[in-house]
Amino acid sequence: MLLNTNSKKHKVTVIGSGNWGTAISKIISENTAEHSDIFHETVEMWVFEEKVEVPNCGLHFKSTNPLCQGPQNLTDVINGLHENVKYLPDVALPTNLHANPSLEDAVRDSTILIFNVPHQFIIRICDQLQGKILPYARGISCIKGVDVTEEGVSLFSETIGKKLGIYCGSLSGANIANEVAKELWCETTIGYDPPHLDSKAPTPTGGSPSQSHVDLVSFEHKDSSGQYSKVKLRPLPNDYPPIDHGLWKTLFHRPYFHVRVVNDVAGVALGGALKNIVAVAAGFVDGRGWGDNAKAAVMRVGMLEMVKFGSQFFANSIDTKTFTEESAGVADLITSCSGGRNFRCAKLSVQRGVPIEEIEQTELNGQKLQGTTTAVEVNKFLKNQKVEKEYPLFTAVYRILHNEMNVEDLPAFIESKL
Ligand SMILES: NC(=O)C1=CN([C@@H]2O[C@H](COP(=O)(O)OP(=O)(O)OC[C@H]3O[C@@H](n4cnc5c(N)ncnc54)[C@H](O)[C@@H]3O)[C@@H](O)[C@H]2O)C=CC1
Ligand SMILES: O=C(CO)COP(=O)(O)O
Repeated sequence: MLLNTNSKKHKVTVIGSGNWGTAISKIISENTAEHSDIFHETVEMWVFEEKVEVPNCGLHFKSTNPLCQGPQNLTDVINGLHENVKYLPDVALPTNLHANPSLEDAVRDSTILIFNVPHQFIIRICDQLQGKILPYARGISCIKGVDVTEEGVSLFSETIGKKLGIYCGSLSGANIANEVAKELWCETTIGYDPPHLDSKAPTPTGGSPSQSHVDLVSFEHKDSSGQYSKVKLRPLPNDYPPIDHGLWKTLFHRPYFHVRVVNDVAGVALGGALKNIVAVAAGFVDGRGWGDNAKAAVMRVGMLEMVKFGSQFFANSIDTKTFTEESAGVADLITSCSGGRNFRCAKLSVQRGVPIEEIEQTELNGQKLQGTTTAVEVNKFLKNQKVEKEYPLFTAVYRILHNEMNVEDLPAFIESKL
């Protein structure tokens, strides 16, 4: 329990309102209400605005209510009904959660930014956020994916941090959103290892390094290449409660959502991204009718490739024990290969003999798969590095998705390469 002796409270914004974005917003809103000495009670949730019909509107309102008059803005529905009828139906949301269609307005004055959108949208969102956020804000990325560019591979926690000039950690775990939203017990992992003040850096003009109006201050930071480099960050003003492991636990931990906070930001972020490729493979073999033993084989090889990828490309920044010991690793792999969307859609695509994109369109009502795009992005990176053959399972998923290989060929393909 944190006791706040500081005069200012943190304002929290969640950027994203899909299946997981809404479930995380619910958790956070419950906690800001319980810890209103540390946080502003109202949580802003940025919503990518769209029109929706309220199902069974007459059960909630009189039929003359404007929300029952045809398609409505999703934000109006969430704020009026306290339910995200499209992405998290049948779950009551706290009344202190405010859906906001304006990105700029949603992040205004927020010291804490939670990024929770499908990974393909985050770069454009960061571009829109530049210059609009508090320069001393801190972030957590709940996004499961990797950022592959010409320069290489990086984690979205890093990309967000670099693009916005803030420090950003990561959250990931065995967290199927619909189960979490129903308050069924689970665990999660938060990775947060903020840069330390560079003791050799000159004290900036304008006062102590912890005042908000001072210049950027030099911090020492271990980046994903494992190098200690200097980053310039705006320090959090002294009058806010410090943003540390304890604060993240206060913001996220619930009786049904148990949080462990570790320093390994890269391990947490990478585990969440790579297990989605494995979940697609698990769906393929289950769809083929091979059952639980085949799925377990895919998980075993998948975990080996996750550990290898982490050791090979994030050698000095990652603790591969995160994959085997934390919810963000092995537990997420198991749940995702049992009932995640990537697993379910890959399975249906094999059973029905149609492309997985078609299943995504028809079965997910606007929700997005991350494993299919991550398989393509990781494959591009592995080809660039000339190590595709060292990752037979990741490669097989890519090839099956592109009709370059059949599911039948997967066992021999994996065996021959290991
Ligand atoms: N759903 C789950 O069970 C879990 C998801 N995650 C991760 O959380 C992240 C977010 O996933 P979800 O919240 O489930 O999203 P989702 O899969 O429900 O995606 C739909 C969201 O994308 C938004 N969207 C659609 N087009 C957009 C655009 N052009 N620009 C911006 N937003 C747009 C929609 O408005 C909606 O909010 C993903 O990386 C996912 O892997 C992590 C743990 C659990
Ligand atoms: O990440 C998840 C569970 O932890 C959800 O995975 P899916 O996106 O495959 O549903």
